[in-house]
Amino acid sequence: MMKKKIVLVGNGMAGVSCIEQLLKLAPNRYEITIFGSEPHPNYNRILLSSVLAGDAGMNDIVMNDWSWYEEHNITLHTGHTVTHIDKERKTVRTDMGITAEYDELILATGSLPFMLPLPGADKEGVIAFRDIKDCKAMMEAAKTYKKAVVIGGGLLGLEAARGLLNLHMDVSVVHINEYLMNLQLDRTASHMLQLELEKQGMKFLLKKNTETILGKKRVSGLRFTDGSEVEADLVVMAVGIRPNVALAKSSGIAINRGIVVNDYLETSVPGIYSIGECAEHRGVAYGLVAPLYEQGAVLAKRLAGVETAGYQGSVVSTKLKVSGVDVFSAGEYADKPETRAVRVQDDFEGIYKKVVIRDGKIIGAVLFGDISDGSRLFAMIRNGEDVTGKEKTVLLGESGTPAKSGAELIAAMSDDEVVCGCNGVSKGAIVQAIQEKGCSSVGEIKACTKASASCGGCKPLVADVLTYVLGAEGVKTVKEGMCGCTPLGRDEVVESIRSMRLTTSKEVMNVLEWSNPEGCSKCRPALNYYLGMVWPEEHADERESRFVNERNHANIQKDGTYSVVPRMYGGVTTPKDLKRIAEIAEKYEVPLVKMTGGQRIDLLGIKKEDLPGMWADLDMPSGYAYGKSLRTVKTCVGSTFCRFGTQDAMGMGIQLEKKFERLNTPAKVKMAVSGCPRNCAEATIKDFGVVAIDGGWELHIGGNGGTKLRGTDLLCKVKTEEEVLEWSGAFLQYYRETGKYNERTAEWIERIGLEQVKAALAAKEDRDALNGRIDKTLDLMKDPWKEIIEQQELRQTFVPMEEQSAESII
Ligand SMILES: Cc1cc2nc3c(=O)[nH]c(=O)nc-3n(C[C@H](O)[C@H](O)[C@H](O)COP(=O)(O)OP(=O)(O)OC[C@H]3O[C@@H](n4cnc5c(N)ncnc54)[C@H](O)[C@@H]3O)c2cc1C
Ligand SMILES: NC(=O)c1ccc[n+]([C@@H]2O[C@H](COP(=O)([O-])OP(=O)(O)OC[C@H]3O[C@@H](n4cnc5c(N)ncnc54)[C@H](O)[C@@H]3O)[C@@H](O)[C@H]2O)c1
Ligand code: SF4
Ligand code: FES
Repeated sequence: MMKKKIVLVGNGMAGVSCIEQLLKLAPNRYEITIFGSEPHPNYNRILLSSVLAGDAGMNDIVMNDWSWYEEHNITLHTGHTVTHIDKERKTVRTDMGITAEYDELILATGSLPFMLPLPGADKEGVIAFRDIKDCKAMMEAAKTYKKAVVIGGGLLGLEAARGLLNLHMDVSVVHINEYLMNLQLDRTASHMLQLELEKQGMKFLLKKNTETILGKKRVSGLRFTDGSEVEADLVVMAVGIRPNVALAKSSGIAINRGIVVNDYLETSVPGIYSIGECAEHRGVAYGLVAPLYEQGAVLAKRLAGVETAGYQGSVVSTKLKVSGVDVFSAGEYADKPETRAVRVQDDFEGIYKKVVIRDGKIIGAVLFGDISDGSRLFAMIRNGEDVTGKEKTVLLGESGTPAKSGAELIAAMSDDEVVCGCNGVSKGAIVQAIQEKGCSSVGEIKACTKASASCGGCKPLVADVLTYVLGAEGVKTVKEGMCGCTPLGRDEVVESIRSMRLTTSKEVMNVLEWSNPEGCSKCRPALNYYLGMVWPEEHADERESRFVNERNHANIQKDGTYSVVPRMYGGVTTPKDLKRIAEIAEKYEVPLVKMTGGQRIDLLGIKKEDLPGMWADLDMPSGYAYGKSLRTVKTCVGSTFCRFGTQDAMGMGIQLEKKFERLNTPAKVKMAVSGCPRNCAEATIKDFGVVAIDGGWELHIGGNGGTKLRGTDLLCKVKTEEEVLEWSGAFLQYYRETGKYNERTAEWIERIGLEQVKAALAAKEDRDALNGRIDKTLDLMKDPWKEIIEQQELRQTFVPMEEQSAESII
């Protein structure tokens, strides 16, 4: 029997997800042709924000690679825009002159970014943020230009602004409304969000209406209707989207704001369907993926001849993808005369929660700071659950304490509650994947159901479902592929490096069949670390794989200058060193000299080309303030001067710092030594803390004083300074050998458990073996500043900032 022909116009998330569903339901029913204007296979548009922010590489975001189309016998035409539909002959034609016949035609042409029709909007440097091309344009601009202005303080504008900050641009967000994300948040949450983003370095110009884009050929600034101006050499417009209806309109298909469709996604013309952002269903054109996937699923059923009740419309929820900020919004968030709300606000913790109730039903929610209730509340909104008489327990739980999360939350969820909003995956579907398909890791569930494959916001919840079904023991410890280039986890890769004696990243990528032969920004630095850890002698450090700070041995600052922190062992200095630092600060006109939290001196605002000269003049070792290595050993004065001190804290700290300086570790390591249990050096929030007690020392591990405060765990008590050195060496090497790249000791201990660390270090012979390996590595380490001063070719890489590429920064 001749197969029927389906043509999909639009190779984006909505269209391709519908085809995926269709292939599952009716694999052999259709001959499929796909046209896409962009020159890429289907990629995850959501993750462009992560690419811009440097959290993902372009290769990480491909959802269906070229081979997927081939495997499913799909004819794919990328770089082709369909310009004409002949409804009588049932054919489409592209701008490149290709014609294809169809029996069923799906229009999934998405949206176009709305570009404000302002005078000057056509100047160079004025762009949108919608596709790979825009993302690359921003990364390219950041190589040369410094001042970015984003117009629009919505989800897209704020994610663009965060990305541009990461590219070291000076970023201002211009917003027409008086508060940010006014379409998703109330004033309180918006205000908290603004404060948090300001802390991250974002600037805001609120209640500003742009009148003109200034500049000659290239943009130089914006003028507002109130007469004020702001300078800009890059302007990103993020003021909303418009359904892309041009093709439908010119083909005589009924349109309103979007392409009008009924509950079966049928347009006004028989045999032509529409899904995604271009479609308008019951008066709504959506701008988030969850509803588009729901539409795709309904249409796939329809085309496969599977019974469906049709698409009923969607309630949507959003989550801002800016690291360090947790914001969630769902349904109707605004207060109205007919609504009442339950609010919880904790200014100390920076938490705000609000649920909006109408006629006894939750119709909306806004969460800031703690969004763990998001999925539960969203499910209640979608299900129209009646909470009459128990309104307060919705946020506060039965006993007046906040509702529980984790496994308890999962137990309380019904099977059809959605866990992954982006992909419309329910708790029931995940449980089924675990029980029937044997999935036992988040990665496997992702491959099986797509849950967590898009924004990744639901990963913790997916992990909770897994633990709820299998128990902690049943969940695989090696869960995720290291990155999108390989399905192999960290442990498998390290094991292969050992057993196959792989000594370069290229070898690893070839032998272990990386999907992207060049690797990505996630795996390249990780591999370089693992190879150096396993083969300290054989592996030559791959400088180009390191992040910009480690390549330049200085911390890049938001204005593109660097900071220089010389080593100051145990926080102890001398008048001679201080004089030298002062002279150099004057010689190089250092804009800011500051004491760091780690008891040393930071020279800030240094031009890249001045770094080698300054290091030579300082003639002090690098303090590694930029590296994944030992940073500082903070000490108190201890028994040398303090009345309470029982041990020589400074001497102990200096010994530790001298021994472990320059060591490469999975993530940065901070240490501290206190001379008595008063613990003035705050050793119990460090990766390795030493606290003097009567007749010896307590050794503490796994502390962190940063964003996620974690007190240390007590490892053991020892008597002598030699034992402190022995245990610290063994501990550091065990962390080096088992930690994931970028994983601080606090996260590492949470992952592998204190008991495992204790067991690994308990036997003297094991500690000796670990110390043997760390000593071998330490013997090979050289001071990087000195190396650069001495080697002319390395010095030449210190070119002025303008000549650096943004690509090399991510
Ligand atoms: C930076 C960014 C971050 C986002 N983050 C989130 C998020 O966190 N959560 C969320 O839910 N949503 C997010 N979104 C929105 C989400 O990406 C979109 O809702 C989704 O991609 C829309 O899918 P679509 O298939 O309808 O349209 P698109 O993805 O736009 O796909 C349409 C495709 O059709 C092509 N096309 C158009 N006309 C033609 C033609 N005539 N011929 C051939 N091809 C054509 C287009 O070039 C495009 O490739 C984000 C969007 C952006 C830009
Ligand atoms: N995390 C996420 O879920 C996410 C991230 C990015 C994009 N998206 C989606 O992509 C689409 C585009 O996002 P968006 O933020 O551009 O759209 P949006 O419509 O959500 O927000 C646009 C914002 O721009 C403001 N604005 C309008 N005109 C303006 C002007 N002249 N000057 C300054 N500000 C002005 C509006 O007040 C609004 O807050 C949306 O559908 C959004 O949902 C979602
Ligand atoms: S920790 Fe003890 S020894 Fe050190 S400064 Fe404080 S009181 Fe003195
Ligand atoms: S909610 Fe975004 S991937 Fe699951």
